[in-house]
Amino acid sequence: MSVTSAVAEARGLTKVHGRGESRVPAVDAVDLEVPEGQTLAVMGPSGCGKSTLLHLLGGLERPTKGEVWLAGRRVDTLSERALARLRRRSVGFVFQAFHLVEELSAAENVELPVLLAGHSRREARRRARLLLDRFGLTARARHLPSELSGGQRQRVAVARALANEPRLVLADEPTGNLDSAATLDVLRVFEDLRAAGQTLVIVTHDERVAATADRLISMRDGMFVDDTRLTGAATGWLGGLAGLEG
Ligand SMILES: Nc1ncnc2c1ncn2[C@@H]1O[C@H](COP(=O)(O)OP(=O)(O)OP(=O)(O)O)[C@@H](O)[C@H]1O
Repeated sequence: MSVTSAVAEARGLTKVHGRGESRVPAVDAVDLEVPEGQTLAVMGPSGCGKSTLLHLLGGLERPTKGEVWLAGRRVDTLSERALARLRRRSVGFVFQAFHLVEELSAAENVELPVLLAGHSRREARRRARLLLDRFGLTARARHLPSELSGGQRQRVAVARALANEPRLVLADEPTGNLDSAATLDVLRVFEDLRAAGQTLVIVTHDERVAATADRLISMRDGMFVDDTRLTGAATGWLGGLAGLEG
């Protein structure tokens, strides 16, 4: 059992990439608790270990040392099969480069994880319809990713990440490939998630994105060098959005 009721938890989490001469300590003995409903932004210079941290929390990579807990279950000791199952049901991933299936329509991209989790086609369609509607994409449901703008693609990717109602959403530079207008669209989506109490960890280089979170962790050389609670409307989602509109 997990020590706390945090949605995501890490204890002494360490990841070393490579061996010998090419050994790179990417994440260095970090402790973290992400409580239910928290929006956490992680910032830091390129190569400081942000993406590795996200991959470890979501069970995409295994730690060299330390523990990862997700929704009360220890993740790092699970078999590949059990881990894949847990990822599918409990974690939603959003990537900078969208990673949509190019041959499938927007709706089919959202339906896919629902089908893979063993639900009926009817249920998959129902969820896709609701999520695309929630993010203003109903008119784009039959479009292929190549027929969508960057902001629309990322909104489809967020809808897909939510399709199995995950306890945790992990976003790696979700606005990194977007211009200001599209960034604003995607931030509105994250505002919606936050208002709905979705637990969320966002890695970002964009201070405007980070300013919209409840909490900001700064990383350097694989370690946390600052952990700040952001408070008040000025640093909340509306403050972040106002900054974007100029
Ligand atoms: N598969 C890998 N094999 C070897 N080294 C790796 C691997 N993945 C990451 N690294 C190294 O680990 C360190 C942390 O990488 P990571 O991608 O986590 O950093 P980051 O903070 O997300 O960087 P960026 O902001 O540029 O995306 C870097 O030095 C990187 O080169």
